[in-house]
Amino acid sequence: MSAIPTEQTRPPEADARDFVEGETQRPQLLIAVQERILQDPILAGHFAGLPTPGVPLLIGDPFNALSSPHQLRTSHRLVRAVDAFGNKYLNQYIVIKLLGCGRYGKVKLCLNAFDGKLFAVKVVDRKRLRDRRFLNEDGDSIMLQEYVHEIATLKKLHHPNIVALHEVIDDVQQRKVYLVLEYVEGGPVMEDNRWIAFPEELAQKYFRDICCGLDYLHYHKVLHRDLKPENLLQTADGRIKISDFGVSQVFETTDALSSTAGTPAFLAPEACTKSSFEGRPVDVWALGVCLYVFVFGTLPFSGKTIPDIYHAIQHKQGSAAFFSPIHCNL
Ligand SMILES: Nc1ncnc2c1ncn2[C@@H]1O[C@H](COP(=O)(O)OP(=O)(O)OP(=O)(O)O)[C@@H](O)[C@H]1O
Repeated sequence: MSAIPTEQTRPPEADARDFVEGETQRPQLLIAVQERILQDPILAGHFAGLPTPGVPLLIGDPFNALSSPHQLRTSHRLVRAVDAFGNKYLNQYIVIKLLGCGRYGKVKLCLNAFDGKLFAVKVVDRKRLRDRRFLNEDGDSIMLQEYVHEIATLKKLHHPNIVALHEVIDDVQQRKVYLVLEYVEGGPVMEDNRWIAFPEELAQKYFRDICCGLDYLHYHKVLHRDLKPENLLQTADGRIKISDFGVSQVFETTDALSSTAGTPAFLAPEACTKSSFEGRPVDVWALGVCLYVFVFGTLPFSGKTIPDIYHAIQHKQGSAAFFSPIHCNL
């Protein structure tokens, strides 16, 4: 069982420091992991045991699917492994715990054995993608290619208010796509159905962060299409990062859309009725709904059913909170 990349398997652009010659490679990688775990007792609590240099892996060998930690790349090889302590590996990523579940799959907290850094790995189920979004008369493979194209675009986005995508592992055999994302420690700024109004200064600070992130996205011709508090993650130092690009869309010359996506209560009036509408204003409307939720802790337009919500968005003036006095800076 050789874990050392050969000239054929080694990515040409990889940094030579990523590969240590001879049988010392895996122990050196694991030392980084051990150091990281030892520094963080909370993290250590989630491990089945400490990965130890020299302890053999029981199933498979994740380091056979080496990829450089400094590259943005799409790999087509996923190796699952379990070490002697029961720690699970997805390539070089050690699974620590489940962070949450979304419509398209699970998000897991993982530790990169290369550098001891934490990542959120989103496991996207191709079948769910096809069922929910991509099933059309043209056939799913074309649509999935488009999805991969979108991911490739997202990999190029680098902004402090956007969750960074580090790597994509497209596991065709298991019909799963793994998105290795920057880990944002604070999680969603507001949990689903647990909205409490923020002090106005904080709402203002968060709103500014989201505006910066959205402006950057639109400048790079990316529509988010699902802005809502659950998709806004909070860093340890209180900044906001836009996440969840599951229904995002890249546009070329025009941002015209002909189908709705996202969450009904955050939709703009034109998206509720018209068969064609512009994408950027719809994102900006959702941004306004987020600000409303931050300030008042409730939705401006709601209803028991989706048609009720659409009716409220188009015909109502918003809840009474609209008439509450708010600070002029908002
Ligand atoms: N980069 C990240 N850092 C930290 N936690 C994350 C990250 N991405 C997602 N999560 C956590 O995982 C949960 C699920 O995320 P995901 O984006 O899959 O779904 P969602 O936003 O809840 O819903 P959906 O994709 O269905 O709209 C989130 O609520 C969040 O707690």
